[in-house]
Amino acid sequence: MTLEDLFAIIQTRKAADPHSSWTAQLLAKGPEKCAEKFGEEAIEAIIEAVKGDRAALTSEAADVLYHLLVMLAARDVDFADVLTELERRQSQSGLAEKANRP
Ligand SMILES: N=c1c2ncn([C@@H]3O[C@H](COP(=O)(O)OP(=O)(O)OP(=O)(O)O)[C@@H](O)[C@H]3O)c2ncn1[C@@H]1O[C@H](COP(=O)(O)O)[C@@H](O)[C@H]1O
Repeated sequence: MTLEDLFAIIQTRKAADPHSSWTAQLLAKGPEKCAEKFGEEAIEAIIEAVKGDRAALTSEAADVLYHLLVMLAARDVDFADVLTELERRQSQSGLAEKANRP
């Protein structure tokens, strides 16, 4: 499954019954809660990265990606636009991008 597929599933959960879906339950709590959850998962991933536990980091990274997509959906940001932004950046190095920032 691609991240685009997962984002499409998450989008369908906006209209789903919260009793039937974890994603629907989380979205029903609002964008602030979704953002908080993303932050928690990111911190858990940071902890595993610092510890150097690769198996735990793999699992936490999956949680981070899922919760990033839920946060985007909660604020009606299309994941396709995020990918387009990444594509745009492919044409220049990170150092050049940083130098060109306003
Ligand atoms: N990838 C995920 C995914 N990753 C994590 N989670 C859920 O995210 C929740 C948060 O994990 P936590 O460890 O923080 O658990 P918690 O219950 O919030 O606990 P607290 O820390 O808040 O006490 C868990 O209930 C996980 O099951 C996910 N839930 C769903 N998906 C995907 O989303 C799709 C749609 O899911 P549903 O909407 O539930 O059908 C699924 O098919 C999956 O592909």
